[in-house]
Amino acid sequence: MNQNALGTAFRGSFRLLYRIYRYIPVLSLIWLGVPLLLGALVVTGYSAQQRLIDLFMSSHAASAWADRIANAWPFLIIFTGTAVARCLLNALQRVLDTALRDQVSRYIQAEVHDKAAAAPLELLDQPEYYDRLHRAESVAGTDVFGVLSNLISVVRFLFELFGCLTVTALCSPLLTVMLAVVFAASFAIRLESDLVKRRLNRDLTRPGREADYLSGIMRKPETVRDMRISGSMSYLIAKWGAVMQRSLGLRMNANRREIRRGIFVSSIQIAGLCAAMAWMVLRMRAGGLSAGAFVVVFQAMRQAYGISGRMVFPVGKVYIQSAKIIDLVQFIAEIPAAGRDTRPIEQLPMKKPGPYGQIAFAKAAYRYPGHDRAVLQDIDLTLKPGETVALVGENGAGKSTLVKLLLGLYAPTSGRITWDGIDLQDMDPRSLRREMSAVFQDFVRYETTLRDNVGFGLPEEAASDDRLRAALRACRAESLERQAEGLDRRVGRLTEGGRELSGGQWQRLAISRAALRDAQLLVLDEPTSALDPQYETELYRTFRQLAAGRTVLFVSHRLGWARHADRIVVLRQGRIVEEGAHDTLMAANGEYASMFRAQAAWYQAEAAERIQYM
Ligand SMILES: Nc1ncnc2c1ncn2[C@@H]1O[C@H](COP(=O)(O)OP(=O)(O)OP(=O)(O)O)[C@@H](O)[C@H]1O
Repeated sequence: MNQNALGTAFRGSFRLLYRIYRYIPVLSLIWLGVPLLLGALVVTGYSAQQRLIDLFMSSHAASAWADRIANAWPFLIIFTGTAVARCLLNALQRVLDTALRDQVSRYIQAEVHDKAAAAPLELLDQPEYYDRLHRAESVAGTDVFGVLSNLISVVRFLFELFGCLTVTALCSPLLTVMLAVVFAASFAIRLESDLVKRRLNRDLTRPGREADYLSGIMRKPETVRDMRISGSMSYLIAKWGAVMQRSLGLRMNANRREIRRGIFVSSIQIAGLCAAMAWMVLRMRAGGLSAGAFVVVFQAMRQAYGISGRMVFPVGKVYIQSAKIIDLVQFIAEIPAAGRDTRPIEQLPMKKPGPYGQIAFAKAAYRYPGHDRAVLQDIDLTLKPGETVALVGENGAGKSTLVKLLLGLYAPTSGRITWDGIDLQDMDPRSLRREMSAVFQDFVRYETTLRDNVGFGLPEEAASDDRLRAALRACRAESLERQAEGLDRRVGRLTEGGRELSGGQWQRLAISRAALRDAQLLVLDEPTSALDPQYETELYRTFRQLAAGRTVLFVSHRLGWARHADRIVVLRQGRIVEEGAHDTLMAANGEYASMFRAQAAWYQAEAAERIQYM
């Protein structure tokens, strides 16, 4: 067994417990306190029992019975009280488990979402980060409470064991050492056996599936017919039999191994008990041990042996789930450092975007983390207030990356981007966000209501229905609203009664969302990819309205859109290679002109083809 992994798993689980303590301190303290009390009650119960036995077994005259009963009352009360308290605490533990199960899961999931929201966008773009997020979310959503319950069981068993060891120590330290050694050996052997069996079960999942598959197809009429013709049914049965035989053989081996180990564990435990009894009898004969002590030590030893068996399950579970716990704990612990601004409050960026709204890239460059090559280099670009700029270029030229820099989602690796002369990095991100509005090619479809789909564009304010409707109208999406449900109409198939929308309809909603914000800067990254040509023309008009009085940067492969922009910027391999109005660039006969002609020729050829077939 890998002890490092077990240690890491327990450390991870305790870190998780500490987080839970911070969320719900009182409940979690009670949850942790119950096992401790149960452990303490072991000592109290055995002590009272010992006193009672000694009281009634003492060799005083029979006339003293009345005195004995009078003296026994306090111990009887303690003994009974302990038993009742144990029952109540066990019940309380079950109630707390139920009460905490959902809360813990909710808190941990919220923390994972919180961390994911705070993570820099560069991280979210990396597949391995996304895998980590996915794993952390799945543990947080399903396994986390199971892991913690197992951990609590381990803690509880340890306290109980400690109680048993204390009882034996009160009688003889030598017996305690012997009990501890026998316990450790029994536990280690049983745990190893359990882990071997769990691993075998996991390894046998695949042969099990294969056997199920083979037996399944053997029952199908078409297989029977096919096999009769080819005469190969016996071959299929033999193949299924071989798979089953192999799994069975491995299971039998594991069972035999477990039984052998079980016999060995029982032998050392019985030997331990016999040695302890022999030693205690000798001491009783010498008058150094009372009958009560004999009985309770014997019982405490048997209880400790029982714990060595019962503790295997939760420890094995924590060990098996260790990788998941470590994933979750590391995700929660590491992401804030990367994603959150840990600077002291006085050093946090507080500046607000200026009202003029001139945005300038000065020698800005960007390289994705973990990559050698910069995808944007030497970008010098100024967006004047109210100007509409089209960003065009071949696939992979860096257009979307430039958009993300402009929106402050990525920070340039060198150079600066300023808003009215102030670096975007020095600005309060929330104030900056208020001045920016964007529609991306991979826009989000909120499968809830129309109200959410538009209203999420301005989450800071609860926009009025009139304003939401105006945004829908601006994007010609008002027909999506139905009289009966109005803006609360459900969209998407996830919600009951929801209607699935077409790609273009979802896109209109995404654009309405952007239209809701009264932002100085509007960024559109391929906003028309899912729209039909007729709606695209309509949208173009809408877009002109939306653009009025704002600075607009749009990315589009459709150069028909770009030609109407105040300025066109052509990117190639991360650099600006041309810049100017449509006519200027056409006259220059450079990259833009050749792209434009190629597209125009394509449309003309298509139109000619249509006419020919009409
Ligand atoms: N998350 C990422 N990690 C690493 N490299 C990336 C990442 N995203 C994009 N790139 C690379 O950066 C370069 C520019 O990509 P970008 O998406 O900005 O180009 P684009 O001009 O918008 O392309 P398209 O027209 O196809 O949308 C490409 O070479 C791309 O492979």
